[in-house]
Formats: sequence, structure tokens, C-alpha cells
Amino acid sequence: MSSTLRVGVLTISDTASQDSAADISGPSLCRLVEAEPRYTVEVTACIPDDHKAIQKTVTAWCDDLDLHLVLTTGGTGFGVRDCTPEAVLPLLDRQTPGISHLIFAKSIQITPFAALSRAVSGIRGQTLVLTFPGSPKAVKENFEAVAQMLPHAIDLARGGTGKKTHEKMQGGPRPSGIAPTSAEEKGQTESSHGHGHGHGHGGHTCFHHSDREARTDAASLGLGTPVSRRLRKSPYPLIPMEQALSSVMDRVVPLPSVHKPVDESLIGAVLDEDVVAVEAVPGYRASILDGYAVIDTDGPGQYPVTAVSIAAASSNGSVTTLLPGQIARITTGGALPEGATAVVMVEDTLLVKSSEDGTREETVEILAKVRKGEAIREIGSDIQVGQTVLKKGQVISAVGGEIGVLASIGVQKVLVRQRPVVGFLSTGNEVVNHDNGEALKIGQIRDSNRPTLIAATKAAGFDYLDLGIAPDSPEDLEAAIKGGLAKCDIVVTTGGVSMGEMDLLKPILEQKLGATIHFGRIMMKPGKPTTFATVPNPNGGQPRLMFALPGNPVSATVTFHLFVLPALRKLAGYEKYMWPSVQAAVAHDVRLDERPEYQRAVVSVTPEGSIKVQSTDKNQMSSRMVSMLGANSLMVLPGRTAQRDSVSTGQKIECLLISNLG
Ligand SMILES: Nc1nc2c(c(=O)[nH]1)N[C@H]1C(S)=C(S)[C@@H](COP(=O)(O)OP(=O)(O)OC[C@H]3O[C@@H](n4cnc5c(N)ncnc54)[C@H](O)[C@@H]3O)O[C@H]1N2
Ligand code: MOO
Ligand SMILES: [Mg+2]
Repeated sequence: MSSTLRVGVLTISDTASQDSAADISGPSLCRLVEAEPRYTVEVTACIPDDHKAIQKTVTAWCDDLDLHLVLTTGGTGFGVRDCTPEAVLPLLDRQTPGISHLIFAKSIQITPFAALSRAVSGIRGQTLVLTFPGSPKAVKENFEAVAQMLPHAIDLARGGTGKKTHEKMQGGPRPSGIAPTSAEEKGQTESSHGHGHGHGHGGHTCFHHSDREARTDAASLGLGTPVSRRLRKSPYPLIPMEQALSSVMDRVVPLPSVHKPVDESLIGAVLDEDVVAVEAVPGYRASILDGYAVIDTDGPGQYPVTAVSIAAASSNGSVTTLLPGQIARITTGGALPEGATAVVMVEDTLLVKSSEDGTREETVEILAKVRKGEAIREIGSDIQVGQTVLKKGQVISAVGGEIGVLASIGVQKVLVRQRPVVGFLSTGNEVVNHDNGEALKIGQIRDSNRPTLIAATKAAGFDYLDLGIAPDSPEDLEAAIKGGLAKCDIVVTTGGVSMGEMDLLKPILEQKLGATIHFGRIMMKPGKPTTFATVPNPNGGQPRLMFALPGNPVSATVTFHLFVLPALRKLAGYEKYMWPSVQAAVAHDVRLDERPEYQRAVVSVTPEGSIKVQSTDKNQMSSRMVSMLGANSLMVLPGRTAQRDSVSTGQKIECLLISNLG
């Protein structure tokens, strides 16, 4: 028997076959399998709960690919669509009830719900076929239940004596993720195999492992897995941007509400109640001008000035009374005397007589006719008692209108959504604080991600926590992220999400933090390895959100604007949490990339009033922070197709406005 055991992992799920990002069990199973050095996952697929599709795929994998082991996940329960056992059983030449019993016996010790699995197992030709339930937890428990004896069983199914395998197993089981012995490692690397592909066996194939030479990507998946054993293809499906965005936004639930005083700390907050005025504005009949309160029917002419009303609190709680033929001197904002029906501005009058010392005006001539009500603000003419001045869902702007209105009617506290706190952690052995005064050593870089993202967060009005820099060590990363999760609604890391052996974020999230990774790659440029997960909340309540953004500075900045800021806005209760966009004519030809691209650009209004957009920089490499300089927008460029490989000058393209127009 070859010492490399070739495995097929088949996800059977209606949902996952429609939306590969929903497939969590398949990738989990792949990681468990590949953590064992003797296995290689050769083919994976994701198909619906369809009897025919299951039979077609399992048959092809057993008969055409002659795999050693086929593992299925999903469709073993009591659901109406669950039909994996019914589809697989007739394909088996011999059933292996012992294996099924072992799995059952172990699972039932963990949960009585194991009784609801109808999983089967057996041999078809020389291939061992096991059906597991469709949850990552069950998959792990089931696989671990049989991991120790599987190579032996496979050997026997292939007509071997099982001796060699049996001897090896005497050393005891090795939990997944633990490095193999050097002897095992040797056995693995010495082996080679040729095989075909598993394309087109019904349903949507999520990803394939093709032959060794063709494997150019690198992945570290499984803490403690030696580099030579890493997956060489990312197990995370490359999902479209729209799917990634809805995967994030569907999981963001606005934070609870709190009562807060009316002051500048409200800026950016979202009201969670209607605000009804309990005071009128103005609360008294007030003059709009500096001049004379009059009775309009008196008309132009000379009148004695019998009273004075200067804007100030009334000393006795009442106003004076104006009789026909009298006028009162008044200032802007002054309370009108009882009986006054209009105000004449001082410019439209003449002084006829003053007191000897000049401190009093005694007689004044009104030069022009005035209309009733002129220059008077009646009680409640701005805001009436009972009027709804602000609506639930409204954002308290930094412009001042909302705070001004609230202040004008004497509201003491308002109910607003809590503001989220986001924590930023830079990761990487090479990363040093940007303000480190020392000269950089070769291989070191200054941390530009944290200051950038913190600045953008502050500008957007959100609170943040600086979690510093963590080196690429599982212990440091785990501790730093846990620290962040205890205090922040969202934790954002940058770096360590791609395929290098020091890219530890994904395995740490899954294996150390109990996170559910909803996606680990997006078909976008920049930002391909952007990772989003939900993590159990250490303080209880809503799960925390984790964005593990790529380390490249532009990738981190662009994905922060595209995912994290909208998520922060939704957490804060914003109804409009996505960026606004405009259609702008490109000022130059733009070549399209194979990935949909978010080019950094400047949108501006031409003197003729049309909207144009220009790339910030021809070189839009994701490491090149200068391509962010001056950007107020991200051009939304579609992926290249056979029909279209560029956008020509003058053509219109959607641009997200991430800052003010230039
Ligand atoms: N074999 C493959 N390699 C890579 C792939 C791939 O698909 N297959 N994807 C590439 C893409 S696309 C990106 S984006 C990057 C993402 O890398 P990581 O998220 O793993 O980040 P690191 O490896 O830690 O760092 C990448 C790059 O960024 C620099 N960096 C990291 N942190 C900071 C910081 N705080 N401030 C400034 N610069 C930072 C780091 O030094 C590296 O140069 O992976 C590609 N690789
Ligand atoms: O997707 Mo990466 O962000 O191109 O550089
Ligand atoms: Mg990397």
C-alpha cells in the first residue's frame, strides 16, 4: 500500500451547494484530514442533498479515482431532504457496522443527539466510505473517533495484511495538529502518486487539489503542522464581493441603546426614540429686529415711547402692555408688550425727542406703514409643544442641527444606540511601531496599518482600542486577540491571513478562539485573503466580530473601508451604513484586472458641473501606500471578461465616496 492515503471530502448540503461560503464542515474535515501527514485530500466537492448527485459523485470517486477514503459530511439526519444513507448504502459492496458503531459509541458519550445520526459506512471496491453528519463539531468528533484505526482499515480494504499499519498504530494515536514523527514524515515525502481530477461529478465543486507539480499556492492551516505538510491550496472558497458583504452585514446586529446627555459626545449617535418637544420655541412673542413694538393699525406718525423691552428674563414674569397710540423700544429677541402687533426696525424711524441726559428716547416718528405680525416670532412658531422634532433612526450630525434643536427645547437626555468600540492589532514579526526612532533592520517594516486604521476610525467618529503589535506566535496572537475580544465589539487584525507558514490568523481563530470563519478569501483586488469570523463573546451576549485583514497596507485600508466601517455603522444603528456612490466618467483608460478591483481614485466636479474620476496612481499595488494618497473614492471596477478588458476614457463607472469630493 502507498503510504499516502488519498482522500475525497464531499459536502452534501442544499445550502452549501448554493453558497460555498456556507460550507464550514467540508473545510473543517479537510483540515482534520490533512493535519494527519499520511493523508492528502485529493478532491472535494459540494453537492445538494440529491440522491442521484450523491451516487454519481461517490461512485466516480471510488471507481474512477480509486481513492483510499471517501468522507461525506451532511445529509445523515432526520431532515426531509437528508438522503445520504439511502444514496450511499446501495453503492457499498460490504458494510462496516463496526466503524459505524465505534463512531456512535464515542458520539453518544458527548451528546444524546448523536442518536439522531443515521450515518453509514462501508467498502466499495477498494474504497472505504464513511458518512458523517453536517456540523464541524460532529465531523471533528467522528473523525477523531476513527482516526487511529482508519489507515489499518484502509489497508485491509485494499487486500493488505494490515501488519505494517498495525505496527505503526502501536505507537498510539496522535491528535490532529501535532507534528508527525520523522519516520512518518520521511514515509510521506518519499511517496508519490499520480491521479486524475474529480471534476464534474454532479453539483458545484468547491475546490480541487490537483497534482503536486501544479500546486503553487501555499497555506499553513493547522497550528503545529510542519511547513512541508501545509495545504498547498487554500481551503477557503474565493467568494464574490457581494456575498462577502452580505455575509458580514447579515451578522451585524445594532448594539443596545442607552440614555445620554445632550452634548458633543452625541455626535454620530443614532437616536433610538422619537423626540417630542415639551417646550415651545420661542416660548414668548419675540422681536426679530431692533426697533419699536407698535400697534399696526396706528400707522405712521409720532408716538411716545412708553416702555422698553431688552432681550432678558422678565423680572416679574410678565410683560408690559401697549395701548393704542404708544410704542415700545425693543431689541432683537426682546419680549413683545401685550397688545403690540408688529415691530418697526430702527432704520425706519426718526428720533423726535429725547431726555435731557440722552439716556431715554421720549418721542419717535414711525416713517412707514407696517403689516400686522411683521418682525414678530409668535410662540411656538419654530417648534410647537408636542411636535416630533427628531425621529428614531436619525443620526446626530456633527453639523450641529440635531444637537442645536435638542438643546433649544431643553431635552436633558436622549436614547441613542451605543457606539461600538473597535480594537486594532497589527501582527507580524517584521512589524515595528511606526514611531520607533531606531533605524530599521533588514526585514523590518514600520507599522503603517494601525495608525492608518485608527485615524480613519476616529474621523468616522468611532471609539477604538489600540491593541499594539503581536508577533507571529500562536500564544502571543491568541492572548492579544482574546484581550481585544474582552473589550471590543469588533477586533481588526492585519497580516497573517494568506498562505505563508507564519500566516496563523485563520487557524488561531478556528482552533484557539472557537471562531466560525464565514469567509477566508474574496474575489477582489486588493484584499483577496480578507477573513471574517464571529467569535463567542467572552462577556456573553452577541458574538464578537473579527476581521482578519490582509497585511498589505493598501489591502488593509481598502478592506477596512469596504467592510469594517459599514459594520461599525450598522452596529451603531445606522440605517444607511454602506458608502454612497456616484457614477463618474473616467479621466483616462483603465485596464481591468481578472479580479473585481477597488482602485483608489479622486472624484471631482468639473467646472462644467459633470463628475469625473481619476486614479490616484498608475501603480495600484497593494503594498504601495502612496496609491492611497489623496483618494476620496474607490472605483468599483468589474473583473476582466473576454468581452471587456478595459474602461475607456469618458465611460462612466461607479465610485464609492469614502471622503469629501475634491
Ligand atoms: N501564495 C500566496 N501568497 C500570497 C497570496 C496568495 O493568494 N497566495 N495572497 C497575497 C495577497 S493578495 C495578499 S493581500 C497578501 C496578504 O498577506 P497576509 O495577510 O498574510 O499578511 P502578511 O504576510 O503578514 O504581510 C503581507 C505584507 O504586508 C506587510 N505588513 C504586514 N503588516 C503590516 C503593517 N502593520 N504595516 C505595514 N505593512 C505590513 C508585510 O510586511 C508584508 O509585506 O498575501 C499575498 N501572498
Ligand atoms: O489581494 Mo492582495 O490584497 O492583492 O494584495
Ligand atoms: Mg502572509
